[in-house]
Amino acid sequence: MRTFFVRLKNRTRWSWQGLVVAWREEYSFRTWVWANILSALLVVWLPLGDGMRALILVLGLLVLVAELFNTAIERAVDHTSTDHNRLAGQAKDAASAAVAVTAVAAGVAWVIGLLSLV
Ligand SMILES: Nc1ncnc2c1ncn2[C@@H]1O[C@H](COP(=O)(O)OP(=O)(O)OP(=O)(O)O)[C@@H](O)[C@H]1O
Repeated sequence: MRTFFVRLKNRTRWSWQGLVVAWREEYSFRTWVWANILSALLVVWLPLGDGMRALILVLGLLVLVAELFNTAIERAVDHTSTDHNRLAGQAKDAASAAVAVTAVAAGVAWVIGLLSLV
């Protein structure tokens, strides 16, 4: 049981470190955090259903998750080599596309939510 809590404490610390680095060093991560805060405020303020609120909030958080993976992949690629390489570029492009796809999903949820109010 003690091991479980020690590991939990370590994982929490490492995850926090990851969040702090992404916040400090990734402009796009900070932008998405602010976009999420604005989105959450609007979601609470507008008369949307609970299901739609949950969908928009969860998809917004998924954009942050994708952005964290994007950061991880950028760091791993650059750690291996900063030389120009086709596969390195494709890895970064795919990570960037993951962020774009989740952002589109969040945008679609917002459009459907707003249409439901009309
Ligand atoms: N080592 C490389 N080899 C080939 N292409 C690369 C390499 N590094 C970056 N690129 C290309 O440049 C693009 C942007 O690279 P990178 O993600 O490192 O830039 P960035 O400005 O840090 O991006 P972000 O704004 O997401 O932090 C990549 O998606 C890829 O197309």
